Amino acid sequence: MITHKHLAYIRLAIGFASLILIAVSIWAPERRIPLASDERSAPGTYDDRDKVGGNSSVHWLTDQPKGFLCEIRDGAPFKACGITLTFTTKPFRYSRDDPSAFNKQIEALRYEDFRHIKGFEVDISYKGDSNSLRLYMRNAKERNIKGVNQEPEKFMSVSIQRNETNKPIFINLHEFHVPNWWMEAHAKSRLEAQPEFNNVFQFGIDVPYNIPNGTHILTVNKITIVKSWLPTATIYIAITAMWISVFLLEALFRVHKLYRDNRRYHQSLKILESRYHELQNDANQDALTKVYNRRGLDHVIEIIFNTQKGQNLCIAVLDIDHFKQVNDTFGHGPGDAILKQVAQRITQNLSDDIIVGRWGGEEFLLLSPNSSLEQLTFLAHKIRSLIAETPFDIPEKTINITISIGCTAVRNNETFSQAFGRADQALYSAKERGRNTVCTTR
Ligand SMILES: Nc1nc2c(ncn2[C@@H]2O[C@H](COP(=O)(O)OP(=O)(O)OP(=O)(O)O)[C@@H](O)[C@H]2O)c(=O)[nH]1
Repeated sequence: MITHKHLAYIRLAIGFASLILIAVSIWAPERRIPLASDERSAPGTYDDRDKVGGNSSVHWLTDQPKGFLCEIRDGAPFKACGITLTFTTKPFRYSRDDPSAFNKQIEALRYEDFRHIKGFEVDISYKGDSNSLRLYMRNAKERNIKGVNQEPEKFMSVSIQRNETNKPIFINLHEFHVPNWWMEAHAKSRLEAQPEFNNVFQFGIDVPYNIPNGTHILTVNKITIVKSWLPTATIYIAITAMWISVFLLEALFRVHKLYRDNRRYHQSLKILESRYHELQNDANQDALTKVYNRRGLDHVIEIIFNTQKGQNLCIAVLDIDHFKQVNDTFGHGPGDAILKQVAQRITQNLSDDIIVGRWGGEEFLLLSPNSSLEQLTFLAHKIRSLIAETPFDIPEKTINITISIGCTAVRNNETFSQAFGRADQALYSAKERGRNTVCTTR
């Protein structure tokens, strides 16, 4: 079971973990991966001879396609000379004797996602008259294994100055930009001027187009991709996810606690309610005979007389005969025992809908909301004989007890007092007739 203390520990642990992750994002060493780390990169050259009918030429310096020599000559409006590194899905075997191998061997392009890298460490040696060199990448709009893309590849370049050659320099990814000539050539709106690095399939180096005629010798000593061990975005997403989880856990914990407290509260409420009912029952129950006491009877009478208005409603008053004599002869204790047993014999013989209570002293009241006067009279006879025929137990002996009963039916719109008066009158008649008798009056 999670407690507040556990939550505090979890928060503390996540606080530490967040600090460690932030520290990692700031101070962790960078990862450096060579741009052409395996054979799945095809080196290629280009100049202005084929496409635009110029006279410039390019060729590799050695069998290792790292260094190349450009001869820029008049002939084409844009003099071009450079090399490309195209990412492929299959290993590429460079052959100096068969430069056309390039096109034959590239069956499918490989796309690199450079969005989360920091940039490139570039070390290029250069000899020539150009003040700058150009580095560029091509990014496909969509990955297409056949290498045919509907959308023009986005061209992104950065210029490095002559004094930045012959030594390693770092080029931040954000230094690459989409040049204006590409935007104009493809009639792109300004909304497409943002560089995209999700599907980079080619990296290239060349001399600028407006360069004067001459010889340029370039050697690519090293191009390294620089990236973090863990991308900063990932770290912050992880930290956010951890905190969201702990907040959710805490919310869950609080909801659960509320639910638990609420359940406990309801349980206590139920206990209180049942205790209240018990107390109420105690207040309405006669402590000796366990039937309704006068207070209880008053409540029931009020409810019945307010709802029923005398339809099929009958009442009977039962009174133990010569009870004073019982008390006087055997004492109050045995008297109480008899009162108790009389109440038991009465209740044992009643259906659930008949209400019985102790009206006072040795007198009981029956309220029958669902029977005719004949039915109640029949019942009264039964009770009378049950009491008269079986002696009652008191300490060390048994005695015979009788009761007298007066019955009546409640008339329409009659008050209880009026009906009771008649039943009492009937009881009086029963006593008059010698007791152990049932008298009925309408
Ligand atoms: N033991 C005991 N006696 C009670 C209790 N309540 C009333 N009594 C007694 O019941 C007796 C009632 O006597 P009376 O009203 O004279 O009537 P009775 O002697 O039964 O005579 P009839 O009703 O005319 O037959 C009195 O002696 C009361 O003290 C009680 O709770 N316990």
